[in-house]
Amino acid sequence: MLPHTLVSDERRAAAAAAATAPNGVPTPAPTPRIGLMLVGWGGNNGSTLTAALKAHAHQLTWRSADGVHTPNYLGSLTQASTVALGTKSTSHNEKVYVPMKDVLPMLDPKDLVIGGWDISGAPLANAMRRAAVLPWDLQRQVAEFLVDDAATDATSDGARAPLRPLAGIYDADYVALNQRERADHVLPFPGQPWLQMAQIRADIRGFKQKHALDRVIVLWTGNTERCVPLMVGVHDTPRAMFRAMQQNHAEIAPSVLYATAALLEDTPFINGSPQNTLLPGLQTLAQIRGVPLAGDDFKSGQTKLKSVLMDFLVSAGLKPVSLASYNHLGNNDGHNLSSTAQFRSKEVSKRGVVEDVRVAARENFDHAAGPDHIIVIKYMPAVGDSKRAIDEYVSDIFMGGKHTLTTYNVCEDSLLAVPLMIDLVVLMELFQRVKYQTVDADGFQPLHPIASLLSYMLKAPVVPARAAVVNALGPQRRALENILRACVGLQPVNELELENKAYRDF
Ligand SMILES: NC(=O)c1ccc[n+]([C@@H]2O[C@H](COP(=O)([O-])OP(=O)(O)OC[C@H]3O[C@@H](n4cnc5c(N)ncnc54)[C@H](O)[C@@H]3O)[C@@H](O)[C@H]2O)c1
Ligand SMILES: O=P([O-])([O-])O[C@@H]1[C@@H](O)[C@H](O)[C@@H](O)[C@H](O)[C@@H]1O
Repeated sequence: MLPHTLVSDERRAAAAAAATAPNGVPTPAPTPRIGLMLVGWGGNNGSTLTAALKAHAHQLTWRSADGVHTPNYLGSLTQASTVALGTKSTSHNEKVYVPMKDVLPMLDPKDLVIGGWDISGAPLANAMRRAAVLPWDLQRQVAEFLVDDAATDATSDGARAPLRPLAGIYDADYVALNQRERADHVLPFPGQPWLQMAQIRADIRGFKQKHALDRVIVLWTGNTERCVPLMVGVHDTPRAMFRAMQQNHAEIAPSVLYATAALLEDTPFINGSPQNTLLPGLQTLAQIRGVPLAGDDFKSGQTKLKSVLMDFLVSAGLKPVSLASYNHLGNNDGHNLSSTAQFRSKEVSKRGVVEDVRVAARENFDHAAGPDHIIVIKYMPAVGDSKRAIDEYVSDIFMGGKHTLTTYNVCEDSLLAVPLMIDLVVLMELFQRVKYQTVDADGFQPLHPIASLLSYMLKAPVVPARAAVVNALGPQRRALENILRACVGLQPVNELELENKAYRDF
């Protein structure tokens, strides 16, 4: 691996500005205005994200039974976790930690301009109430801020127009039939994907212009679609995809149309759901255009814990022989997943999370088998967004013994997913600005458009063709930390600390 230097655009611009600043003090570059367009904006995740960022922006406080609360970013790597930079020169060698968001210039989430699409026309305040995720005292206060600050068309009483999604692309063949009554706000041209994709492109341009944005990121938090069977001549190249769209081919999913529109508008696309949106043709298009993609499926709760526990068991030399993962939930996502085809998409991404440790322990597992692994998801309206996950891990241990580990994990689905959505957007925006140079190259170049650095937030990371998939949470986080450290000229974390292990006079 050739040594290379990683310099963020910000540092290079700051260095250039410092070199030319008259008094030596560089004038800070203007903060870019970044937009976030959510597909599925009116869903539990989309409405909760929007309301939470409004609560931050307006410094709202609210009461629950346990007292007064203020907004926080708990669960977000960038906003609520730290990075170890090194050790102090004190005799105790105390480590120095800084907030991850302070290692490099990163987007402040509350500055995001949020918009997007939904096949449900509910205004965001109604969608937030429908989601029933946030406490009522906060919902009551934030509702007045869920208005369109840039709208020119005030309502009849002069109030600002409510935030409302743009019409979405609805295809009953891709989501559960139980979503049909929700689809009251859909684009025309049903069955004409090329025209629908063109409209999404126009929506992105319009959103960017309306809010005077420098850049936009599109994030799919829509319902889980059925996966498509990959077809040569349809999904394998950009030209094949475009031809299939122009010929109204049935195996072009709505999510693929949003993703294609985003890439053609030079806008990164992130897939927060498990369906195989990031087709080979789409990945090729991303590389041709140099526009980043990331996916699939937010890793928020049950699977996140599994990606830790499997790494622990296998790296401890134990041999997991069975994993039973069950959960029930009562939100609309669960309702959609109660349909077989949509469940299958989710099952694939939840099952695949053990692949890296299975390969790592190949000599312990039979090549074919690996641990028995079952995934069960049930819809139970009564629990709403508060998913209940029950897991059992059975492993072979020393001298024919068995070890059984059982977890009961109440995952507040949206309150765990939204911080990850924030990280996906903040880091996608940052990595768009990071460039690197190898010793033999004559200039800096961008990172690979398939943004596998965002794997920590995703159950089924999509990675560049020659790269191996990493699912284990620890290595995923270290990769993130190390790229941030490299951008500020620090060596990768390797836990060696030879200086504390080599013999010397203390
Ligand atoms: N912890 C989590 O919440 C979590 C974790 C991993 C993945 N996910 C995935 O994130 C997605 C959203 O989760 P949620 O709980 O917010 O679900 P949700 O059902 O509350 O929201 C999905 C929204 O997408 C809209 N929609 C569906 N198809 C659309 C289309 N083609 N265009 C525009 N809008 C469309 C729906 O009307 C709905 O408002 C789901 O696919 C879910 O599987 C969620
Ligand atoms: O991330 P995680 O908790 O393993 O997975 C979750 C599933 O267990 C849940 O059934 C589904 O509704 C959520 O969208 C999420 O995908």
